[in-house]
Amino acid sequence: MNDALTIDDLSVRFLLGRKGKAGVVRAASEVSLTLARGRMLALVGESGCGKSVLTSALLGLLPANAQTRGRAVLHAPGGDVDLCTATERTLAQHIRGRRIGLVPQSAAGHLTPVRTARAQLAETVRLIGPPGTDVDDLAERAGIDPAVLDRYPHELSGGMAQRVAFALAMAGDPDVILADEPTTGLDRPLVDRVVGQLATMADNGKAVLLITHDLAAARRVADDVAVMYAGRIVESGPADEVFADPWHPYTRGLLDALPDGTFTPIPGHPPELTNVPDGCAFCARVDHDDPTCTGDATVFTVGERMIAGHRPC
Ligand SMILES: Nc1ncnc2c1ncn2[C@@H]1O[C@H](COP(=O)(O)OP(=O)(O)OP(=O)(O)O)[C@@H](O)[C@H]1O
Ligand code: NI
Repeated sequence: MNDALTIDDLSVRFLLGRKGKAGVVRAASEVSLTLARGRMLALVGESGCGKSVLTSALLGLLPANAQTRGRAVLHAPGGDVDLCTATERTLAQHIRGRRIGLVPQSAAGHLTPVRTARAQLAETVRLIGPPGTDVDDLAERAGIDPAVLDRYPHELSGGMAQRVAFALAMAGDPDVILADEPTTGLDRPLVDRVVGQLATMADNGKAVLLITHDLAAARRVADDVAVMYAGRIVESGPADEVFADPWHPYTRGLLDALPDGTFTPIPGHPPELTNVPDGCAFCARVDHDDPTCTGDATVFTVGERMIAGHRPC
């Protein structure tokens, strides 16, 4: 089977105040996604829609006020593991770094300031690397110049720090790579290089999740795309099909906002996740009569494509 991770009806909410008396943040609602080996899935959506919460849920890194429902099953050689119910011990000893690698949002911030890139890579390899992993070889595969390895994090450019973060994520040779906004703060050529590197990982058989609000980057490299709005996946499918013929008005709005679209931003703001409107959260924002809107979160699937809340058109 080629599927590496199956997220099934996953919901995450945060209880505010004691037992949620001060409110409930619906950060992710009934999210279903599949990550397949050899493919890159881009998860796109505006800031605050719940993208990072998903990666935290998959890695067992949610804070104590979080409640999770649903399943996220990692198909590992030793058997399936539900990441939502796995113990911290299992996650720490078998999953994080070894089966699922994380490329963090701010690479430089993730590195220990007082140790060289080489020292940090060597330690990670010693802890989680498969036997025989060679630090120089790992660095080379991540595109790191050997001279750079002996530098301290503050001596690294943003692009180099990002490569070190890639090497760290690959040290345990995980099947699944989660990249959470790995291009934030990088300039265009570097963005291209980073997403290109993730695409290469997918080509080499990894299952890659690229979380980004850079729709243009997602369009260039992703095999599959999922569009998230107010905690829900509103549309997903093969990237070329979705981008060529978006069904959901939110996906169309995101594409129109691009410089090579009509460059018109979507008016208004996404709802606060403590107060997601009943019915279609997107139509509540743009306040128009869309005949395809079902007024709820009904899911339609057609072949490999999925749309929620609106009928396929
Ligand atoms: N510990 C927490 N307690 C309460 N609310 C939280 C907590 N962590 C995150 N949230 C809320 O969950 C929602 C989703 O946050 P998340 O970081 O996943 O968004 P995002 O889509 O990744 O945004 P960005 O693109 O800005 O990273 C936000 O409204 C955020 O305020
Ligand atoms: Ni609608």
